Amino acid sequence: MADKPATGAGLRGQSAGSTALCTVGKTGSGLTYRGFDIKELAEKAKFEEVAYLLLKGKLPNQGELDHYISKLKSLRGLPDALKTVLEQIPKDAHPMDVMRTGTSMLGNLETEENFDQQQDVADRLLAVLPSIICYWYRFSHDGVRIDTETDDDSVGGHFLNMLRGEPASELHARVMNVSLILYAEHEFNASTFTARVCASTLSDMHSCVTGAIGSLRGPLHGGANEAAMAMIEDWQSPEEAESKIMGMLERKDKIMGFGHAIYRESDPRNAIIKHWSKKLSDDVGDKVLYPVSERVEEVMWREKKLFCNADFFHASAYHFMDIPTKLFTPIFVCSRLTGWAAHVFEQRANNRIIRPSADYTGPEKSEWVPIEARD
Ligand SMILES: CC(=O)SCCNC(=O)CCNC(=O)[C@H](O)C(C)(C)COP(=O)(O)OP(=O)(O)OC[C@H]1O[C@@H](n2cnc3c(N)ncnc32)[C@H](O)[C@@H]1OP(=O)(O)O
Ligand SMILES: O=C([O-])CC(=O)C(=O)O
Repeated sequence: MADKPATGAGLRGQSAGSTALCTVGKTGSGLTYRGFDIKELAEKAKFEEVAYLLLKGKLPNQGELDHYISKLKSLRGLPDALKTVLEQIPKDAHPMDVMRTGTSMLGNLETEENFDQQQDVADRLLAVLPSIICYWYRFSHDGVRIDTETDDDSVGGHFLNMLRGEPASELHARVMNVSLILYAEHEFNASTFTARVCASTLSDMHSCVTGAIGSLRGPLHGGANEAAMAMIEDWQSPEEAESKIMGMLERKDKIMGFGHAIYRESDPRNAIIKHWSKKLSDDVGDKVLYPVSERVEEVMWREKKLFCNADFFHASAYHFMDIPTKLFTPIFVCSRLTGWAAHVFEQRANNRIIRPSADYTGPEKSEWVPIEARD
């Protein structure tokens, strides 16, 4: 895989614009947000600090961070009309569809009238997306109408509190914080590019984010964390995992949570989330899922030189925190909103409508045949 040349398919290897937000794989495996290494951010930062960095262009000082956290906390409430819509969505709906509908509905209720409002609209979405998914989940699954205005300072703690009805442990809040930082931004990935294309038409923020959610939903992108969990959850031992993976490779199946469009040798987010998955595995006394995951990682590298991307060990980490699998990708949304919105700001600040060309492969000239004469 390391030697695979970039080809034009999927626009691979082609620059589609510039950004000051993020570098991906610039030194082979690195990831930086506005010049800060992901390892340092994951170790030292709060997710809200990273959100501030991405959305406002610099790290906040203590006063600015305190103010920002208070602002986000004050924006967690759901309008009644949005609650009504969420209550109509069936229990078996895909939560990413709920996120998409919730964002779209909010765009009807709190429309971005002009771009001067963009920072406030982004902050509102950052604050309210966890409320949207947890309100729907708890209503449709448990029949309760939760209060989405919890007192948790962190987005991650707030999410877990709404989901479980009690504050998260320190370990779980810490892992959520790290996870949200890891997922926050990733240059011109498919969902961010969707948001930028939409922004380039001078559309509103809710439309950009709604489109981006649709792109993130697919299993080749954000949906891979759920797909990885679905793959590994029934395997009872590393030996079983190895034989199942070998069979899948034989059949040329895609192994979810492996490979990357840009990184060639490793995804720097993997070592970080893997470390936390191990801690959670020890915390719950797991003897199966983590060893299974590690064996899959070993076999994929040995057989195909394919490495885990950010999604693979997120599956076990979220599972150890008892988060339902179908909520994995919505958590990604709650984080990536920061990257999407920051890219929308950037696109708007220096805009030209994104409209590439295509290589035509159809017939040169078609003859019109009246409808009665057609086969
Ligand atoms: C947060 C994120 O969105 S990270 C990505 C999450 N997505 C996944 O985990 C889904 C599984 N992975 C994949 O489908 C791919 O690796 C993608 C979509 C991430 C990248 O796709 P591409 O850029 O086309 O991959 P790339 O060009 O490196 O593929 C090289 C070869 O490895 C194969 N390959 C790549 N990933 C995988 C995989 N996960 N399982 C099996 N084979 C794979 C490709 O089929 C290709 O084979 P070929 O040369 O015979 O056609
Ligand atoms: O960059 C990509 O293509 C996918 C990815 O890892 C991300 O969006 O986090």
